[in-house]
Amino acid sequence: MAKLVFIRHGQSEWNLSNQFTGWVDVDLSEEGVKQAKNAGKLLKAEGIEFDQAYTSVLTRAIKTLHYALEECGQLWIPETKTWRLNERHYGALQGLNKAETAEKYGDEQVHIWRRSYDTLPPLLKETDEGSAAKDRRYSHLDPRAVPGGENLKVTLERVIPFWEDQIAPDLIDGKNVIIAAHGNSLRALTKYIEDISDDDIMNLEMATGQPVVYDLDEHLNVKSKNKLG
Ligand SMILES: O=C(O)[C@@H](CO)OP(=O)(O)O
Repeated sequence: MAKLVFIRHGQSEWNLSNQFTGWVDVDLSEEGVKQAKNAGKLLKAEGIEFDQAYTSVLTRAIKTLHYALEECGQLWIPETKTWRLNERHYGALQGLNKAETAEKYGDEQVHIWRRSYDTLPPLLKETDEGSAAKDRRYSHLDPRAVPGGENLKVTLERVIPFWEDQIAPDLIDGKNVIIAAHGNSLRALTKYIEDISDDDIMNLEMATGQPVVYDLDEHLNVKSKNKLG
């Protein structure tokens, strides 16, 4: 039986200022650093020995992983970073204040943009300022694979190949895995491993910096789920 831990990054500067973030590479806030360190303390108390870490190519998740692993004395474990664990791309909403956007377009529209499974946000064009197409960390990708905006469905469709190719084989080998990622990339993974419906996933939220510990059997069925702290 393998253990799988999800941690959404600690509070970011844009979580604090209530801005749509997506692929914008904002840092952790002071509170976010505290949350990440606290996650490490909670994991240490659980006594989990990790074999492999996975994270995105965004600073807030990478730093959360490192603060947490340092607190539990496991900063040395192998880690892999992938764009496939990035936050969902929020398109042209990135950078906008969520409350101001709700005043302009209405609460319902903003709720649909944030939580509907298959509604896309307004898209960014490749030539728009802030497009990820110009960012060196995505230069190895086919330009058509660099999104201009994603819903949860599209996010799931790019997270799951990585799960199947890399993470699932580790777990089947009995390795304990920690994934430090983002609210929506982790909601996508949660939907997949817990087989949550398209409607019910709208109500699932991930708290910043809170480790979620799964025990999985050899077929990767969930045997238990425990939110720490
Ligand atoms: O702005 C974002 O990128 C995400 C996570 O902070 O927000 P939401 O919870 O609205 O999907």
